[in-house]
Amino acid sequence: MVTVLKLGGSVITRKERPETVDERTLTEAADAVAAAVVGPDPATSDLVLVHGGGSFGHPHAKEHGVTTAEGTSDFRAAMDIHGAMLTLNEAVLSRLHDRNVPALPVHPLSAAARDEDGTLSYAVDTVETMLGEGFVPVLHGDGVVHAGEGVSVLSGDELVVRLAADLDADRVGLCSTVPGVLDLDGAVVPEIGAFEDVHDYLGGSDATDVTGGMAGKVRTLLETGVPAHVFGPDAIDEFLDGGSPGTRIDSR
Ligand SMILES: Nc1ncnc2c1ncn2[C@@H]1O[C@H](COP(=O)(O)OP(=O)(O)OP(=O)(O)O)[C@@H](O)[C@H]1O
Ligand SMILES: C=C(C)CCOP(=O)(O)O
Repeated sequence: MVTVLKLGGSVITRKERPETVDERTLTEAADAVAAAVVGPDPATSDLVLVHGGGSFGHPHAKEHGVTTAEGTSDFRAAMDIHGAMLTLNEAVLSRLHDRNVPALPVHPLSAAARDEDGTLSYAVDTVETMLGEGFVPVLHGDGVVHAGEGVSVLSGDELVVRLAADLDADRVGLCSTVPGVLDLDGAVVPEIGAFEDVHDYLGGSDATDVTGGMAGKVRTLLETGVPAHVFGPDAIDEFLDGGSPGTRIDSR
């Protein structure tokens, strides 16, 4: 059973401070992952992790005017964005390794591409083989080579839906700062089937974010038809244990 879990960049970093990890939430997330995958009878067998950019990738992408659609031909700009994501990825990996999670990195800048229509291809064989060998692949939002654009931004959310489709994932979870998609009264919406139902109260992100915040997340999930749960950091263990926390998004 394949599970894809995204740790939102807003969760594991401190959005008000450039390139700063949120030690408390990253530690709690690593604890929850370790509890689910380490030991003789793990609750989750084939786990793929993806993490977002938070205060690492997004400010650099913004500074260089790079989005998911508009790229840069400047290798220094591309390396600024990628370098920040590598630093964050190292921080995530080290917390997982400290807890004996057999995590291995997959860096999308070196393993993915977009064609002129924006369609993404990436080295899914690498991820599949890692799973087959008992590792936990850890991917992340990154720069991506993009035909006609140079290097554009690849959101972790986009990676999640592609991984879910290509690996035929049984469970998909996106952990963000909020306990789910919230309505105008701040209550968690239990289920979303169509963007029109929620677009009045869906916004971007409170943080610097070039990939669309919650609105971008929900749109991507609905457009690709991948059923998923959106929940907060307190619910990672519940999700990895097979529960259905937060908002369920399913357009099928
Ligand atoms: N209706 C809504 N319900 C919940 N969150 C919302 C809503 N509208 C806007 N948001 C914002 O969307 C944010 C979540 O999107 P964001 O892209 O920041 O998440 P993330 O995946 O954790 O971060 P990153 O993109 O860095 O990986 C919330 O923190 C909140 O500020
Ligand atoms: C900004 C960069 C480089 C990554 C964005 O990934 P996301 O935070 O998952 O949207």
